[in-house]
Amino acid sequence: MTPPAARDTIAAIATAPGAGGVGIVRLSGSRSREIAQTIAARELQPRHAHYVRFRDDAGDTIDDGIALYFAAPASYTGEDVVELQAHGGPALLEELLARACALGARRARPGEFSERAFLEGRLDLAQAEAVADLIAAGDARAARAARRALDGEFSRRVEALAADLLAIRVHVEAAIDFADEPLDTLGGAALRTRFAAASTSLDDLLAAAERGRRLRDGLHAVIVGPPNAGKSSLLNALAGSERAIVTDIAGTTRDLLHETVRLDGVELTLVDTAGLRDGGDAIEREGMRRARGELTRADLAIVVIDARDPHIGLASVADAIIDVPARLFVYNKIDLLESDYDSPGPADIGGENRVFVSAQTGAGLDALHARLRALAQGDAADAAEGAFTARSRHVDALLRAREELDDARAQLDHEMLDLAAEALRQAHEALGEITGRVRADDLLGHIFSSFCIGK
Ligand SMILES: Nc1nc2c(c(=O)[nH]1)N(C=O)[C@@H](CNc1ccc(C(=O)N[C@@H](CCC(=O)O)C(=O)O)cc1)CN2
Ligand SMILES: Nc1nc2c(ncn2[C@@H]2O[C@H](COP(=O)(O)OP(=O)(O)OP(=O)(O)O)[C@@H](O)[C@H]2O)c(=O)[nH]1
Ligand SMILES: [Mg+2]
Repeated sequence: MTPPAARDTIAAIATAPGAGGVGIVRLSGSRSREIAQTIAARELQPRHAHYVRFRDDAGDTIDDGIALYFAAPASYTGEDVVELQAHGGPALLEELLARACALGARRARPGEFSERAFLEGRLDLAQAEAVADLIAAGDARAARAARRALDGEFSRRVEALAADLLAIRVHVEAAIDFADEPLDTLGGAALRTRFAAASTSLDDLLAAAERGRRLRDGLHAVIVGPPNAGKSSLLNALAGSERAIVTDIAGTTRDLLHETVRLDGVELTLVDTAGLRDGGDAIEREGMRRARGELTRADLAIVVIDARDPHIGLASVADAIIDVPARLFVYNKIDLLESDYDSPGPADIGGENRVFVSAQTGAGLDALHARLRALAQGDAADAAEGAFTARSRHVDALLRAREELDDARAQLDHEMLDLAAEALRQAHEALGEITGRVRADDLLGHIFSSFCIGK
């Protein structure tokens, strides 16, 4: 960790680019106060809103505004921070920033204020990421969930689990010193109970983080089906614009086409894909390969089939969607049906999870909207349960912890304590990557303080 004194003073326009009512130039670092006092031509008291004139090097007024000084460590970054709150004009804010830099500040890199808050221990890594997620949140639900992550709800659960794993590691490391005795005489039963509890917590946390990842990124829905079923037509109908090329030639779509749509303030990503079938030319086969790859990341498969003969080409689709968590079957082209489409009889694919539409006439699209909204809001219930946002990075770390923990359990069953200890260490480290806080010396401290090794 870089000691605060070795860090330079950074400055940036903290408000959004473009014109606004008010714009803020923010400084952080040991020279912030001195630089701001030169610009404001007066002394600044901590946590006082001073009404001042911001002056250039000749003493001419750049703007009038509010100067706000936060003395370290009581600031967002934990360093000395000053805000120069001016009118929100891009040209004058740039001039104010240039003036701060002429007096010794440096332009901040993206995220550098939050990085300093992390380095100063005011936020952990997951919380710092939550700041970015809060700012980027596309709807109120995602914003609330990011806010909870920023308040440490995710981090606290990770750290509680890390503490459980630490206790288990301490126990196993201690037992290694008595390796000639069977584990059962060394508290093996208690160890297994602890293990089972930690394993359950990890599963719960993994499920919560996966929901959190979906909350952050929105529902990822992939449109699949046989060629010519009307997948691209459906994407266009849902997006409300002619995004994808539609023709009556089977095999029109080859590339993946992503489109973000909002349904009543809930964001979801739709992906159009190449129709799945056997054969096709090299380009079409590459398109199908991409479609299958995209399905591995899908939360929902929207399976588009021709309502006139829903079974056509379904075999190639069925195996591609096997691992997708949810499916919705869209019977398309109902405008071409002669009989009542609500009673498809033997062609009963999808059961409850089916809707009947015409991408061309728009019939049934309201019902499809409602189904998609309900699926996206399946997660909305989480909001009430205190859901938090998470990222793929966190889910990956938890999955690694899951693997290592399973491995450790298997090694323990074989009384291979060294291997179990190593797997536990890896699991513990994977968790530590999430918050960026867990350190090797924590473990040493715990071992020495709770056991009398060498006695
Ligand atoms: N004008 C302004 N508004 C802002 C920010 C900012 O930097 N400036 N923030 C930037 O992201 C967010 C608020 N984050 C902040 C976090 C901590 C402190 C702070 O001074 N903390 C001290 C004092 C706490 C207290 O008085 O209770 C501390 O924690 O010790 C300030 C802003 C949103 N609004
Ligand atoms: N009558 C009718 N025609 C439709 C409907 N939806 C799509 N079509 C037609 O069906 C043909 C294929 O539509 P696309 O949207 O390109 O189908 P696709 O599934 O994307 O096809 P590929 O990209 O080749 O896999 C086009 O001629 C569309 O105009 C519908 O609801 N009713
Ligand atoms: Mg298409």
